[in-house]
Amino acid sequence: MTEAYGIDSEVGPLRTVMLHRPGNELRRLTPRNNDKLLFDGIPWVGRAQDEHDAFAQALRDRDVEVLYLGELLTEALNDSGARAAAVQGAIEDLRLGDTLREYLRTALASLDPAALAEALMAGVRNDEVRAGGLVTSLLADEDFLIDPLPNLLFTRDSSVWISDSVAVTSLAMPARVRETQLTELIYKYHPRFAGADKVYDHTLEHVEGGDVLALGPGVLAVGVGERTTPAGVERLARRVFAKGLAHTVLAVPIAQQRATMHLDTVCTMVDVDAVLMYPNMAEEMRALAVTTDGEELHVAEPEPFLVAAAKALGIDTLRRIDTGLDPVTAEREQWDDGNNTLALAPRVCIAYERTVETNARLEESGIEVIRISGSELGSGRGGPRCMSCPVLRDPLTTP
Ligand SMILES: NC(=[NH2+])NCCC[C@H](N)C(=O)O
Repeated sequence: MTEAYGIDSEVGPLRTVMLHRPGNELRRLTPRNNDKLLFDGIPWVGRAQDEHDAFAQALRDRDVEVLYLGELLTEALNDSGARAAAVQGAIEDLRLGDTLREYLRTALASLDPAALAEALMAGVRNDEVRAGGLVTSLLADEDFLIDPLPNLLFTRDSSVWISDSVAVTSLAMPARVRETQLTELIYKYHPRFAGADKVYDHTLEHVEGGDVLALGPGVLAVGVGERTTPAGVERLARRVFAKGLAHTVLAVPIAQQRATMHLDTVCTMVDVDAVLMYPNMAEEMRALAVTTDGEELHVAEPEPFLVAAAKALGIDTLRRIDTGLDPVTAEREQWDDGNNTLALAPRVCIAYERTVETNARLEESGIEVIRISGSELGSGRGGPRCMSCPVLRDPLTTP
């Protein structure tokens, strides 16, 4: 790969990553809206920012270039086409009515790129604008005319690189749908990504990046459950096969629960041939290998995940790092994203410091663990992998 973007594995040396530094969108969370906005608590924003800065620094210390979604968005919004698309996307909500919609169209169009980006990310509250009219009067002051997007923090989900193409995903939860309007703008209008090929877009069947694992060159594992639908994995498989970006897609059914919303909450790779798996689910995980003859999709019978993955990768075994945790400790540490490590290279990963037992077992297995604190960041239920969208990794040399 010669471009400044491209991913062919979960563990190839990480060169460039997109993060989102949490901002004012987190200051919109209240005890009344946090469930709907998919947070399990109300984070202390200043501390969350400190923790996030330390995360970014840990990456830079290992020579990883850190891009910020908010900055890329602001830069993309220098383009007038991007601005028009951004405004239109933000005011489509049927709650607004015509008067308010037209008011917001004019108000947003008059903002400079940075202020527009801020409105798109942090949202707009009814009492922050003097729109007038019936809808304004009937809505409460604290109602949002444009909803805030606190889950932007989890850049993993709203886009994913598959080889040298980018998939803008299609998010399932109403609170997150608008995030992909923003990633779409970045990939369409930011000069850095001019010419990047697109393999998926936000109008298609639901696929979330947290479900997509690049197990190795040509092999994807895609979780199917709360977020990525069966039709989503089928559409993604068709698209990646048509572009020759992969030869096998493993569809991996996962339990439909909040704790296990994405495949990467229960399984991440830490070496070219090793995965860290949530022990309470590891035995039961199955995969259906999907391949193609160029015309039809072929779907194999379900097999144990590790068996199907090794076959697809053409290796003897995919090792599971056995953390040996008792079921209660395992459940607690999985909830705290202990299984959501971000690999910086084979056998080097970033993890939250609080998942003490899992991290210790990883180290005993020869994996270097760079610990970051995530007491506030974790309240959105996402760890280092969820909070990062790798843009460039060095290609893997065969193990
Ligand atoms: N890749 C991940 N596991 N992302 C976690 C996303 C968490 C986010 N609050 C949500 O519910 O959508």
